Amino acid sequence: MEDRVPPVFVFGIIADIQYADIEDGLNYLRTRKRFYRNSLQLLRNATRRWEEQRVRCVLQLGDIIDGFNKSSSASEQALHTVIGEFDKSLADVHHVWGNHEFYNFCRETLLASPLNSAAKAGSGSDLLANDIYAYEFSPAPGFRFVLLDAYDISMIGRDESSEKHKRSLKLLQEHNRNADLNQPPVFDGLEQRFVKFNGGFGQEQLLWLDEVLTLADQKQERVTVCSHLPVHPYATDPICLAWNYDAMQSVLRSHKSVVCFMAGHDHDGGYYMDESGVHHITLEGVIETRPDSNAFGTVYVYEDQMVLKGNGRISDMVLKYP
Ligand SMILES: Nc1ncnc2c1ncn2[C@@H]1O[C@H](COP(=O)(O)OP(=O)(O)O)[C@@H](O)[C@H]1O
Repeated sequence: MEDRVPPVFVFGIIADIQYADIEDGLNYLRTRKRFYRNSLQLLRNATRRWEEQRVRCVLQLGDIIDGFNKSSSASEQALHTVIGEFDKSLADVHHVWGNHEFYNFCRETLLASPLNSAAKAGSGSDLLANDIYAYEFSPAPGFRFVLLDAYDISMIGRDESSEKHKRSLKLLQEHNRNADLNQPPVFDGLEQRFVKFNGGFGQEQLLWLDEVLTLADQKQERVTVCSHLPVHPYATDPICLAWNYDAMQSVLRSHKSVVCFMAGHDHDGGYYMDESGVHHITLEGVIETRPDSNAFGTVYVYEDQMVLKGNGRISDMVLKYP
């Protein structure tokens, strides 16, 4: 990196911290260990490094605290603890919402909490709508970030009486015959994405994104889009894919400004460069990272490419623009 011109700006990325003040445990399938307390130490390692690297902002890709906090009435305390850790850094942190946000809090509470980071996006950047947590901003001239709400259409985080909840239940039941809708349909393939802990993007959000990207195309900007759920089947296990990933793909593919899509949710991580040259990065989750390792990244943004410097489980990557 030293032999290049200085980057235009630098930002940090991290996903699935899932902090809880509880003993280590296992994932649902009992195939991966989860280090609930140590995730805070790994976050601390990240914020310290980002301070040294003078990152301009951080994208926190969702599931900041674990759903287990809810059962022990520790949600507020856990959130206070992780936000306190982020606050030690001068960088603005932009928070994406994942399923665990909704296990702990309702939408109204989240909107009034430090996890609503839209105000940090600067003047003129508001939420797309009162009940859709999506916003966009320019971190530096020529560059744009878009944060999406992948639980806009979902059963979690939407009131049972709401149209979006009813539509989600109907959609899930059409694709998933299990009594427990968290259990994926038995046969293999992309149908496995139809589980209750996933969600999708409503029409209003897709139209809004299309408008944001049209403007970005005109201004010849480089856009990084992010959501908790991955939207490319080759960048994730299908059980973690957004329900209407295909509709999202159509929007992304029709805009030349899009250079990268970043997501969390699949703790094993993933990467795929699609046929348009857009980089789909699914970040390895902090919660399933051994205490002697790390799971955060620093992205150096240049005029012709981004360079991801990974730490621990996250690999270095050169992300050429399409
Ligand atoms: N394969 C599965 N079959 C049935 N339920 C599952 C399965 N995987 C996860 N779940 C359940 O779905 C919910 C979400 O899973 P969770 O482990 O919280 O996901 P995350 O990876 O986001 O932490 C939990 O209630 C969990 O018990």
